[in-house]
Parts: sequence; structure tokens; C-alpha cells
Amino acid sequence: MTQQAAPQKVEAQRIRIFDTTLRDGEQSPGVALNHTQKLEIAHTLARLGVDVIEAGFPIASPGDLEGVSRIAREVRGPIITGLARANRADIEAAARAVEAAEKARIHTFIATSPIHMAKKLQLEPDAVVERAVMAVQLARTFVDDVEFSAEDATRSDWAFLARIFKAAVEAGATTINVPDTVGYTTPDEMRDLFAFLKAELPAHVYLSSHCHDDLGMAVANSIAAVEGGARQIECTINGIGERAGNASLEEIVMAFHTRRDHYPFETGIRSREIYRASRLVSRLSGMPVQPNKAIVGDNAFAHESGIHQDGVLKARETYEIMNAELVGREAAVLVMGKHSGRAAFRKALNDLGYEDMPDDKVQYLFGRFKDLADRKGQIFSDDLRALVESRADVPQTFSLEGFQITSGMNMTPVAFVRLQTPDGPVDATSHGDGPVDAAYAAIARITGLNPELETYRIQAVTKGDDALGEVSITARYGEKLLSGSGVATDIVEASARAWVRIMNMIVAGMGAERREGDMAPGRL
Ligand SMILES: CC(=O)SCCNC(=O)CCNC(=O)[C@H](O)C(C)(C)COP(=O)(O)OP(=O)(O)OC[C@H]1O[C@@H](n2cnc3c(N)ncnc32)[C@H](O)[C@@H]1OP(=O)(O)O
Ligand SMILES: CC(C)C(=O)C(=O)O
Repeated sequence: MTQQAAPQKVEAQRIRIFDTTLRDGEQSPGVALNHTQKLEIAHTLARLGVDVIEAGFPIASPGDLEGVSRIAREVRGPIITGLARANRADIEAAARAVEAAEKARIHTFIATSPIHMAKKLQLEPDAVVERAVMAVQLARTFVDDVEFSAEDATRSDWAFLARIFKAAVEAGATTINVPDTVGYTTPDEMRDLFAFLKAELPAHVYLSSHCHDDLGMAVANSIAAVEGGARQIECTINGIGERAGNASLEEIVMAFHTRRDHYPFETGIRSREIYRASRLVSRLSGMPVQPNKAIVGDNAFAHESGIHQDGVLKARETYEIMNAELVGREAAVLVMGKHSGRAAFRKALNDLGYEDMPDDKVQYLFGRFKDLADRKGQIFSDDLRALVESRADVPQTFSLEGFQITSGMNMTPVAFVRLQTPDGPVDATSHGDGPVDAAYAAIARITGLNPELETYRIQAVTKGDDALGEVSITARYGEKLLSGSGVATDIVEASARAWVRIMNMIVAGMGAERREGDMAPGRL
């Protein structure tokens, strides 16, 4: 039986995004998503604006079948598809899984390269064509929308590809997918292959690419496929997938967006949802995103070196080809470190409220900042505050004389604290959520000052059993932002010393007015 596909209009410049995070992405070693996680990702993909969600491989397990079914029942907007080998059981499982979808597709595939046909399938090419035709015809008895893929297409004979694809289209396939299954092809080859297939196949067929990243060319190959005639790209969030992964959705979409002058194509992706989707997939899949990953990596919109920071401060476009906000991220950050220069240092001080500082003071602090950066690597906002404030001597209105803490499991921590004050030693006892909180409450009782703790950071400043711990805190007191640190081998003591320093700063009227800068100095 031959079943011609219903005529469809292939849009000239609009590229369909077929997201396979939940199928090929889940084939990343170690990743196994449960139904609820898959559903959450699928809703996020729908909000992101993908055209097709490949929700799983229903024959793989009862869990996968149920996962695809739930997505088909509950997610509206994109086409929902499930993968099936070219056999009856797989196709029937896929059909069952997607039957409740608003727009259902079955995606069936068989390998076409000489090595896959001979060694893996152990089938003659004629038999492979027969299987493909049977699979597409069977799938068309369930749904109108059938995609056929020739696995390992890029290592297949082109004439044979044209033959099997024509047979699949005659059998009713509406989308023809050309996978670079082992990430072997090059952009030139991909462009030529698609141009060849476009000339061979009817105009109503959607041509699709599916690229793997074994040689780091998945995105370039996908874009080359589009130049050759593809109008659907298969890709995944964060580029996760089998082995080195798949073409990364965010990179493709932003390449089209940013280089519209060069690539006159558009997608339906709402780019501002990209970062959120990336974070979700990373969290649920347990696959961290490498910091230098394009678009979604931690460093993708961060500038660390002084020459770049100076350029960005003068005109962002000097070192930024897209705005972070465009992909749903915060504005680019200037990371303060040993490569930073004076321009970024001054900007960071200004953002922290230390404006109008004389040049000689900035110069002195800059030297100390470089020393600190050499020792510490990245410098955060509270490090800078401590650097500035450590210059000024804080009058010792209060000083820590002693303390005793009682704390343990299933009991409320209680702190006894003694401070030296202008009126002599004063004691107070208080409880809290933890030993530090209890000590802070006792100090507040003695001083009568109760600033709001904003950040609390602890780090070891020396090594070994008797390591010194440095507690750095920032606190808000009215409009003032104050920072202090304390060092001791006991972390409660270090915390109490930092807090007493804040009290002394309040009494001395110190602290900076906070201003919201458009560029955060360092990452808090
Ligand atoms: C390129 C890709 O990413 S393809 C998708 C890959 N994804 C997966 O494989 C994940 C899910 N897979 C699974 O859960 C299992 O492999 C199953 C359920 C699909 C099959 O499991 P099993 O029946 O135990 O078979 P097994 O995986 O060992 O071998 C695959 C069989 O499918 C055959 N096969 C492979 N591709 C196809 C195809 N497209 N059409 C028909 N048969 C195929 C193989 O030749 C082999 O057949 P054989 O057992 O007669 O030699
Ligand atoms: C089944 C196809 C689309 C695939 O995942 C591949 O060849 O990589």
C-alpha cells in the first residue's frame, strides 16, 4: 500500500526546532529521568517554543512508554513524538504512547550505511528498504505525521539514501531526517548532501538534520544542513546526548539570531527562556554545564581581564556580541581577579558605593587588590569592601572578652557573651537558630544594635587541624552596608569577632551607601 503524504508547505526561512533532550539527551551515560522530571522538562520546552518534542523511545521500557504518554496527554503546543525501530512492536508502542497528543508524530528509523546494514542489522540493502517502507506504512495507519530517519546517513551511499528516502516518502513519510549518527561529517559535506537530497525529493517533504558532536562540529553541521535545504534541526538543551552529545539548541538558535545578517533564518524559540531551560535540564539530568559553554556556561557573559573590562565599560559591543538578557540571564558580569585593571577596579568600587575616592587612594587599594587576587583568585564584593574598610581604623567601642556556647542535636543553642564596653564588661545570654545566631543575638543585647545580616562566608585561611577560619560578613544597618571579618581557629569566635567589628563600625558611623550598579562586580 502506498500512502502519499498530505501536501504540506515547507516554509522558506522558518526552521523547525525538534528537541530530543528527552530521548537522545537522555541517552547520555548516567542520565535517567523519571516521569515527573520528564514532564517538567517537556512543559519548559513547550514554553521555550520548540516545534517538536521527542519525548522518549516507548519500546525501551514501560517507564519510557508511560513518560511519553504523560507528555502526550499533558503538554500542549509542540508536536509530540516517540522513537521506534522499523518493526511492528516498536511502532505500536510509539503509537500507543503518542495517541493522546494534540499533534502526534511517530519517528521511525533504520540504518543505511554499509557497515550498519552488514554488521549490525545483517540485512541486504533491499531488505532495509523493505523494512523502512513497511515501518512508515504501519506508522501512517496510526498518525498522519511520520518522520523517517536513515541512521548513520552521513556514512551511507548517497544514491542509496535517495532511493530509501524516496521509498519512505512514497510510503507516507512527511519528514526525512538525515542523522550524522557518529559525528563524522563536515559542514561542506552536510551542505552538499542536503542540496543533493533537496533536488531528489518532493518539495513538500521537510528535510531534517540530526548531528552529533564527536568532532565538535554538530552545531556547524546543523547550520550547514540548513544552508543546503534542511528546515528542521534536531538538537538538545545544553547539547547533551549519546557520547559527545548532540547539536546544542541554544547555540543554533543564538547563531541564527546573532548572525541574522549571514543566516536569513528564524526559529520559534523564545530566547529569553533559554537559560531557565538550561538550568532545569542540568539540574534534573545531573549533568553540569561546563563553565565555558557558549550561551549557558557560567563564563559565557563574564569578563575577567582588564583590557576586556575596560573595553566593555567604554562600549559593551567591544567584547559582547549578544546581550545576556536576550537568553534570560543577568547582565554580563565583570569578574574581579588578578587580570583585572584599574578601570574595572574603580567601577567595582563605585558600584559598592565608594565613589569619588581620590586617585592616590584607589592606586594604593589597587596594589593591595592585586596582592590579594594573587593569593585568592577570584575577588568578591565583600572582599573589596573589606579591602577598603580595613584601611580605616575602626574605633574599638566594643571588644570581645569571652563567650560560652551550649549547642547540640535536638536542643536550642544558647550563647553567653561578655563584651568590654565603655561602661566596663557587660554579659548577656541569648538563644538562636544555631550557635552563631545565638552569639549574634547576645551581642545585639549588649550593644543595643541589631543590624540585618546579609551575607556570611567562611573560609580556611591556613591548612591543618588548627586551621584559622576567616568569617566575612556583610550587614545592612538602615541604608548603610557594612562588612567585617574575623579570624580565629574557632568559627564561632571568628563569627563573633566579625559581628563585633560591624557594631564598632555602626557606632563610628562607617559603611557605604549601597547603589544598584548595572554590572555586578564579581559573583555573589
Ligand atoms: C542512533 C540512535 O540513537 S538509535 C536509538 C538508540 N537508543 C536506544 O537504544 C535506547 C533504547 N534501547 C533499548 O532499550 C533496547 O536496545 C531495545 C528495547 C530498543 C532493544 O532491546 P533488545 O531487544 O534487547 O535488543 P538489543 O538492544 O540487544 O539489540 C538491538 C536489536 O535491534 C535491531 N535494530 C537496531 N536498529 C534497528 C532498526 N532501526 N530497526 C529494526 N531493528 C533494529 C538490532 O539489529 C538488534 O537486533 P537483533 O537482536 O536481532 O540482533
Ligand atoms: C535515530 C536517529 C535519529 C539518531 O538518534 C541518530 O542516528 O543519532
